[in-house]
Amino acid sequence: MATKLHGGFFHSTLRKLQEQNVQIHPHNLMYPLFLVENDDAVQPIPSMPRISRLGINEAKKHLEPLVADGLESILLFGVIETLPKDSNGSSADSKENPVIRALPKLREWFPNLLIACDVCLCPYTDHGHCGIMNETGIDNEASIRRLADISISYALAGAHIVAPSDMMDNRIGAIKQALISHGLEKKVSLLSYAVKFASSFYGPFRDAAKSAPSFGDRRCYQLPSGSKGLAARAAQRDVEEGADMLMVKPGLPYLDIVRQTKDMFPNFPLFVYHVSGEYAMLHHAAANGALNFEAALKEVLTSMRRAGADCIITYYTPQILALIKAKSL
Ligand SMILES: NCc1[nH]cc(CCC(=O)O)c1CC(=O)O
Ligand SMILES: [Zn+2]
Ligand SMILES: [Zn+2]
Repeated sequence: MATKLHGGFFHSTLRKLQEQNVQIHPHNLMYPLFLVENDDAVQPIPSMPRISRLGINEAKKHLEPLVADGLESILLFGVIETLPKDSNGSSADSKENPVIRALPKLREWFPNLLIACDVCLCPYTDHGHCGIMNETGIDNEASIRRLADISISYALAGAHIVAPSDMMDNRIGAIKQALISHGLEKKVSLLSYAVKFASSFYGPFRDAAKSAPSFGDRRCYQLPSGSKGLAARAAQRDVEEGADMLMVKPGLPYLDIVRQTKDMFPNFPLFVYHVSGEYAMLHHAAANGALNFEAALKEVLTSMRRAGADCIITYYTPQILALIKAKSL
């Protein structure tokens, strides 16, 4: 008799009871936005169909209906076109940086919205790498000092969450210490891209953020895709250095790592980044009739929750909020 399972899930309510912690509520979603300098810009991103870089005025218009539909959190990326790129990534925290300028406005317009900022140097350095370089390569110490300064600037401008995606060693400790010494440790949460793999699925993003490295690649600081052990050590290290929340990135190809990280740190909120390449893959497969968009999207989200993710960072957030509103998720 113990092998007869169907008695447990023949009714939709019984089925829901079998799905522990896989439901999607608005607080399980974080929506990435690309902000540019020109306040009225709408710049479609060819490699990410239906996603545009936005100026702050357009971002407001874009977010209003989403917030009305229940959007609870966003992740901001700055993209610069006329501001200078240099070896120090000076534009990351200059007064004209689109994220720095947007933060006070977003806080005022959307007082309940949780606002995270990606912290990295690659959109702002002339070489497009995620750290400061010296003659021999990445200067780790100079990089983490700079990343801590940038984090403080975003925090002071109004970010609730700073999320360093650079992958330099010990940046979590440096940023946490900086937050504490500025008295910000109770006002700003530190979300570590703790387990970020070197991935071909970031291709469309580098286009969107104009952050592709001008030489070499990111394999000396992002994790090798087969490295389960390094993934565990990276998460452990970031927890010890003071991360408040953890992330695994990309999503679908790394769900085993999501599960591993959740099992290691069940008491830390875990984020998974459904990255640009995953976004594009689903879009193109559905657009070409290979699969049903809505069904496939739901299955992706369920798989991420089942693997242990508490929050999914996804460019599909508007479509998902619409599904929730229509009670079809
Ligand atoms: N540090 C930059 C950064 N921050 C987030 C992403 C990827 C996001 C996506 O692909 O959607 C990347 C790309 C990279 O590391 O090259
Ligand atoms: Zn970077
Ligand atoms: Zn980044």
